[in-house]
Amino acid sequence: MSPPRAVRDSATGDLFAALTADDAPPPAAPLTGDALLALLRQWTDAGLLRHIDTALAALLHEQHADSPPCALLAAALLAQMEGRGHSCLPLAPLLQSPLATLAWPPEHADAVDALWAQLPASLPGWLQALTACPWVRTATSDGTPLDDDAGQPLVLVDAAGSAPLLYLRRYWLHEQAVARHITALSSATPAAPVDIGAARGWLERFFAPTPDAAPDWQKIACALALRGQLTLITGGPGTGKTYTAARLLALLFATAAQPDQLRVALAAPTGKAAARLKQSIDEALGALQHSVGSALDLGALVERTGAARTLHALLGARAGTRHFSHHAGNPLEVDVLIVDEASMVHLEMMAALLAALPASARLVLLGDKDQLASVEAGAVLGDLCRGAEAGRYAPATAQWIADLTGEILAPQFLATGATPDPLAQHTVMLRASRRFGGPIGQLAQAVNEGDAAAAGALLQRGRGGGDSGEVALRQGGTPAQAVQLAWPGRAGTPSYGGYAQALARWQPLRASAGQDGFEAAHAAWAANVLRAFERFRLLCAVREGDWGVQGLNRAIEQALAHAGVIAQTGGSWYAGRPVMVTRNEPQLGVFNGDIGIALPGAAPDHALRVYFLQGEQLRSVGVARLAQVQTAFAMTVHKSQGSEFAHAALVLPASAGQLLARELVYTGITRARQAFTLVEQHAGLLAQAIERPTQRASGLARLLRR
Ligand SMILES: Nc1ncnc2c1ncn2[C@@H]1O[C@H](COP(=O)(O)OP(=O)(O)OP(=O)(O)O)[C@@H](O)[C@H]1O
Repeated sequence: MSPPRAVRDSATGDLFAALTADDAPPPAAPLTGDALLALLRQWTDAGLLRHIDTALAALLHEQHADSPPCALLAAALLAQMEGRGHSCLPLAPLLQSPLATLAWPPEHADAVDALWAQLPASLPGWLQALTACPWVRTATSDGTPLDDDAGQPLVLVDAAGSAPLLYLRRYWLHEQAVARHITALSSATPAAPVDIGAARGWLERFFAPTPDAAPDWQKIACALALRGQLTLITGGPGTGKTYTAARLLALLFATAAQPDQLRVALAAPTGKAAARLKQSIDEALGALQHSVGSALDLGALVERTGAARTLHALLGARAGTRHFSHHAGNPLEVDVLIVDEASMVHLEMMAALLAALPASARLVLLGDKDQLASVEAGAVLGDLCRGAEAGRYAPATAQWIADLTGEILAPQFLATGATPDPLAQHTVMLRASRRFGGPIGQLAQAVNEGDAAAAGALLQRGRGGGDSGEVALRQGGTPAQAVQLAWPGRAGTPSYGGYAQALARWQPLRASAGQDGFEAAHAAWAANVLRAFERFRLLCAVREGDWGVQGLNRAIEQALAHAGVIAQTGGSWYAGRPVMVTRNEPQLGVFNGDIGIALPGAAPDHALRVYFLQGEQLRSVGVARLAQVQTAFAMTVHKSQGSEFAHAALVLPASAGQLLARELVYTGITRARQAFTLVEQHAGLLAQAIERPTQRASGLARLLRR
């Protein structure tokens, strides 16, 4: 850290003012809590902190006037970190490189340096200050509290040899709970012994021999699922996670003592992902039925499985509260629970899910560990699957795999240390994508590997087309370029053109209102509009500004209104308005992230209703009942997780700053099935993002791998 400087430049002068009067050297008097809060408020005005971050420090100062300024500062910065998805504030990195830890732009370096010069210079000084605060509880890194629980809002986890982490109490408790449950699950063994010969026989029927020498990781995942209560299956798009999960279910069904009693539940964080999971599992089981014939009645398994639900619905979200009707005292009635898109499951939700799981149930988590983590705090799947590439199977696990699958793992996949990681024994990474061999897959891989040069070259070449998919680049220019991809679109590449055509069929349909068959025709039309809309999506890194969700939604609306596709009435609702629900509304059967389209209803007045397609099922809600929605021609990459589009266009603006990260680009690319277009405000932004992988601060991996 550089020494304090009395700098007042145009970018930072106002931030610096609270610390130094004019250009004089920093005052010799120690920093007071009031001066610190004044500075925090200025940082809030400058957009570095949220109001709620500063409010936490202010509240603590109000309640405990003698709180050391560094502790108050740590509280505000912890809240800021939580707002960015981190579960905790790692104190050592904060002291060493505050700007990087807080993701603040470099122009604030002077202001931060000036403040830091007035705070304890070393970590022990900060720890001492925090430990002395009555509002901080201390605990060891394994979660053992060192002082009484007096409802302290912050928890300092500090232990010799491990980096100290500061938590908001809630997240500390969630992390402890997740670690406890996962540890228990990964050491539990199913009650009934496994008939190895029978299981091996089924696996041979379920999986054709692979032509190459590479291990059949899908088969291995099924074998491991039989051995324990927890199975983590990670892999990129199209690597066969759901294909594997279907076979895993079939194996559990085939080997169960009482298959007709097996209770199976499917769930995902969003309605769309849940519907896709159910559809893929049913299709895979249907295809498998053909190959196993009458030896196994997989139709009965499909029936037992029922519909897939959102996690909120599965757990019984209670409107207006954070509580669920299923919890440790009222567990889910399930023997096997499969959760797809697990990378989107945040810490609090994972804690709730694990608490509600009966002690004897099996849990299978499917997801892509390299995708963006959940919007809310935590990166649970990433933490659980850390190092999944390496395998790290213990000798006993390798033997089990050999016994059930005949696969002899190469030494590179075996554990090296004396104490193998328990979680690794339940984790399988699927590596071969069946869908993404072409340029889209190559681009995703280059991004994931941090190879900006290869990614840039692929996009510049713009190779592809046809079945293998295509990638394209639009560089420079204005947001209008992105709008043009949406409407009128590029020839031969999906856009909102199909949605516009489907929408236009309302007029002839309307003429048949009141006649026989109108309602069925109306439902088919609404479903068509929804399906056509799903062919394209504009994905944004940011919400605000002309290059963000809001500006691009407005611009697309204007372009569509100009072309007569939609008729804006001046109000927010119009026929054809696509919306994303932003709050769970269990009483309406719609959940955060669901996408619907406002369309004239089938009733005689044709009042606008928002239609949703949940699997094959169409449902609708009157527009007046849906208060919490956003227009969805453009959406953030975060919100697009769990969805796929024939054509996805990712918009990278210069203003996104630190938000431009590798996982964001990877997630955007992997939403595309046939075509991917990158719209870069100027050259270099893609490379900048690829070179910035995100690591969410969390103590979970440490807790699990003690
Ligand atoms: N071993 C296999 N043999 C033949 N086809 C397979 C195999 N594994 C997967 N597939 C096919 O590859 C496609 C992708 O598989 P699947 O949908 O299970 O992948 P996924 O990893 O779940 O994808 P997503 O990222 O979309 O969730 C499907 O059509 C599936 O039937």
